[in-house]
Amino acid sequence: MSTAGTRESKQNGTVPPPPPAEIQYTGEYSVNPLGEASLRRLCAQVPKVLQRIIVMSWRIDRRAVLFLLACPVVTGAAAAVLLAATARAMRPLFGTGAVADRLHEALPALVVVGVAAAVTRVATIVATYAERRITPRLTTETDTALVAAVCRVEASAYAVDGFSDRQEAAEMGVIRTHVMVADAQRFLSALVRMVTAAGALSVLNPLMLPLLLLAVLPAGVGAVLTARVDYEIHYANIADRNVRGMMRWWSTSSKYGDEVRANSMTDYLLFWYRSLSDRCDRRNLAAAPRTLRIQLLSSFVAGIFLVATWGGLAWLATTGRIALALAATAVVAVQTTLAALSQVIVNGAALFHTSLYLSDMQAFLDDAEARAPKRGPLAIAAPVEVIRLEEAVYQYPGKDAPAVDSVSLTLRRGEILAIVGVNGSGKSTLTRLITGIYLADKGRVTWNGSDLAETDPATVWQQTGLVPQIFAQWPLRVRENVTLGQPRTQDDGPVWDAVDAVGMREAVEDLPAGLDSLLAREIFGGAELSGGQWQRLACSRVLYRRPSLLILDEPTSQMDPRGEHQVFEQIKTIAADRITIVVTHRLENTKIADHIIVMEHGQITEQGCYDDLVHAGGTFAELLELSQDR
Ligand SMILES: Nc1ncnc2c1ncn2[C@@H]1O[C@H](COP(=O)(O)OP(=O)(O)OP(=O)(O)O)[C@@H](O)[C@H]1O
Repeated sequence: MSTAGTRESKQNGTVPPPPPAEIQYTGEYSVNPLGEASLRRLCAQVPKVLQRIIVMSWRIDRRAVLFLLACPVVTGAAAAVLLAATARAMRPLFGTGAVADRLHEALPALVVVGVAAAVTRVATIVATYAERRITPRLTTETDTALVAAVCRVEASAYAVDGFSDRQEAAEMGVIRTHVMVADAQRFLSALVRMVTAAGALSVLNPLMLPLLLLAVLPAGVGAVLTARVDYEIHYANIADRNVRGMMRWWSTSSKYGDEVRANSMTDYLLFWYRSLSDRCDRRNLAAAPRTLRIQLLSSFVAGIFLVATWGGLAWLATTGRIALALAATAVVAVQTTLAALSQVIVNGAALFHTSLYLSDMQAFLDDAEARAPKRGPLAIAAPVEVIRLEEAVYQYPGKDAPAVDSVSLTLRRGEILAIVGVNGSGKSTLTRLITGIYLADKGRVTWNGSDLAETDPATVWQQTGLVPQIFAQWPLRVRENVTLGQPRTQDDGPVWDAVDAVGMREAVEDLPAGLDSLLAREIFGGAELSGGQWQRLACSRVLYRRPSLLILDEPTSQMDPRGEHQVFEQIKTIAADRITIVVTHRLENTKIADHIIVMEHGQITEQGCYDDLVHAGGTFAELLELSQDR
């Protein structure tokens, strides 16, 4: 695609598109955790991951775990009985006399062989049943833990470089939970079977076991090395996969379908998507010769030892060192041990592989836990009479200058504050400091005298209502879109009041199921609203909350004048009971404010009431004049 795209561009005389930027990590996330680990240390992870899987599963379903642990023991015992009975059956079968007599003599042992085989089968089925009882719930638990961890971190964590990529890496741990219990169960069963069969084999001839171990060990080393290469590639691809995942959603979401089509972005987006996939493929392909070499070499060494094992057995039998019947039993024991050993190796490698992804998941969960709010025990109760900012400073990670720089401000109940200023002057960041979404790096923000740095944020956010600049269009029913985040009542009265307050009654009544209409056209039977209607609904949500602090960041940017007028009338009507903050570029709207602050480079450069600022000849007057100059 990339070469075809370039060729096409040359023919059209257009500039070929640049490829997506390659992301190079620096800092704490740049080190591949595998890079410094030795092979022995990696192999030692298998018992640890087994223990972890058992502990995780134990919390989900204790009975199923007991079944899972008991089944390998039963399988092992059955394997021992099977081998012993096989040895007993071989003696008459390879003896002398009529075939019927020999069969008759071997029959009891053969019946035991059959029963042991049946018991093995039943134990395997029960183990699979137990695994199926655990796996879905374990996946749900880990998946939910991951989502909860991301939702609960301090919002400032989102701005930390690499945080989102670590989340993408952790997702693999969740995906791995689909197979890890099955892998663990197969590993344990194979381990017990292997020990039993190996025991039986060493009784028959002590030389056979070391030979057999040597025959399988190279495969084990090969499997672990291959898993290591796979993980290296997975690690190298994390950033590209993360970007690709995001691009996939943005490119295919119907929300941006118009923009993609009308700006003829499709080809370029596909080129981008394809380029990222190609880059991942190239890394995979570059690793293929390494895995080929590992597997060829390990199979070659394993083959030599296997030939030696069978040759040794043939030599023992032909030179009469062991009886033919014993040799036949040894064949069964070798086969059983070999199969069990191979299973131990394959599933051990899978567990090792799993341990790598689980470590990523655990590392992310630990990181998220460390980034969860730990602010202090103070609580905020309504009403909020006064909010104070004292020389508050906030700087985003990786930025050279603070987004909010030494801002001092006092807000009192009943007041409306308007925040204005050019793009990037720090208005939204200031609202995040006021609501405690971010904590000030320097200075402090207090609510009723309580420092937000020492206050449980949940008690703060119980008192806030925010219409952000970019608000979510929740794929939920109309009712939930209004009441989301609020204790539910069975009464639709307050919901309709909030809908009325933004002039949406007619539009909601026109929907196929009124308040029950699902607002997601992508879902069967779902309805869709216009941009302005969505914004009205976002406003109705905060009006429904009736919070102590109401913040509206460009709340009417998509509304018609009637809607805008209605929303501002509502704000005025309910303002007496709360602190209200309006962030806006439509300076006419600041007339409703008791106090206006003008921000530049994170600082308050002008403040006062509308009439004062209009005549002050400063930035406010200049911006107002520009907005009227058409
Ligand atoms: N999540 C973030 N991570 C890093 N920098 C950010 C982030 N959000 C904002 N900034 C930076 O902080 C500065 C202030 O941004 P902010 O969004 O507060 O401005 P604003 O005044 O609300 O702008 P606008 O009028 O465009 O909404 C800008 O330089 C911006 O690039």
